[in-house]
Amino acid sequence: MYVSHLSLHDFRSYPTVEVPLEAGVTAFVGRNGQGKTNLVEAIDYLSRLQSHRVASDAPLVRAGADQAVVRAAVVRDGRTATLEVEINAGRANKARINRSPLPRTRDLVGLVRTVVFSPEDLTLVKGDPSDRRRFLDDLMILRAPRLAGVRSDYDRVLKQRNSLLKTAGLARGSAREGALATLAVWDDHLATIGAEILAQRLSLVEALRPYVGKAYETVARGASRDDAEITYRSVVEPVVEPVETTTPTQESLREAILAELARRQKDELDRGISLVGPHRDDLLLFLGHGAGAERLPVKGYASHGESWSFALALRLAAYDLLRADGDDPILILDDVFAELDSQRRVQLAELVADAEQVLVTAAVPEDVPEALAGARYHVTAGEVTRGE
Ligand SMILES: Nc1ncnc2c1ncn2[C@@H]1O[C@H](COP(=O)(O)OP(=O)(O)OP(=O)(O)O)[C@@H](O)[C@H]1O
Repeated sequence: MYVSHLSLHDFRSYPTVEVPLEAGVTAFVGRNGQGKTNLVEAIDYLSRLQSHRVASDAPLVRAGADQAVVRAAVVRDGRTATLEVEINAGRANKARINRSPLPRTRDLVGLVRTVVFSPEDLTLVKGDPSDRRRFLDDLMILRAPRLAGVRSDYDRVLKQRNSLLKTAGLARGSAREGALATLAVWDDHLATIGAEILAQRLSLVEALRPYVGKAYETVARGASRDDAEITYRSVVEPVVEPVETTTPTQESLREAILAELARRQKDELDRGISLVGPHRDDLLLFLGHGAGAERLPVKGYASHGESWSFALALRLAAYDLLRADGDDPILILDDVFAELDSQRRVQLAELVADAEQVLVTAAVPEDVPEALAGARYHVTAGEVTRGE
């Protein structure tokens, strides 16, 4: 798939801009702060209804405006559809396809599929577990968009359950008994929805694993495909190793969550938060040197270069997996080449050069590797002009 036209209104720094695009490579070049990332962020937003830079929508609306509109013509198998999202400050967003409103905004998720590489990717390796959980969930939702609803149901259950835990923790006597009875209902919701997320994440990690090894071998100098390893760590099972065991069923995961909730109930009531469920899990990253070698956790042990290679490998693996599903995602390389040494630049560029659409941002033309020659736009103070 590729975007053949992008229109923005009051999105980030742009009052209005129209950018015709084509399949293949397009580079947006311009000095810092001119609006390059804002363009690619808009396309990524259409894909996930989330920015790769900020958690909330507010900064996406141009300062002083109360609504931003992102519209893109998307070509898939020769057919074009116009996807549009209206981002409303302080009100619900709205989505349209070919100008017809969608009943739910989140029905837009996954119709455009993007994989973004950006300097923030180092947080995949060095950041909190929540960064890695988001990586898994975003990918899971791109592959099965109905899971966007499951994840938002889970967030809602978690919020309600946390507030109930706070009340129950302070209540005494019959009030406490009543709160505990209600808590049992929320335990059930959490376990049912949590087990679905957990099962999906486990099978995603299993699907991703071979691609991570292969991608790491490609981006890290002298590495082999056995060097990089990913493992899902769940709070309901010490370490789930799908390679060695059969993947647990959703029902057995539900029971495991319920059992762990019962075991940790006192802690949860004391602390007033939910301590069990996929919101407490992590994707563990390990590196070794060759098959059979001892593997060490990347966090805390890997060098800066190895950490970067791992982060790139995770993104590349996501791209390869989506591609294997049958439709090339749009690749966005936001300011990454300046961060990489010359060999990694060339390797990454060669790996992605044949993608159906690659959008690159760079401060100077020299940062765009030769393998990524293609259309070029200059971005200066919000003006986007076609260059040579
Ligand atoms: N909501 C907003 N309203 C108005 N301006 C904004 C808004 N959000 C961001 N900007 C402006 O957009 C500019 C940043 O644009 P962008 O991140 O696209 O830069 P860039 O060209 O990618 O730069 P760099 O090379 O430094 O990454 C900044 O000047 C910032 O002040």
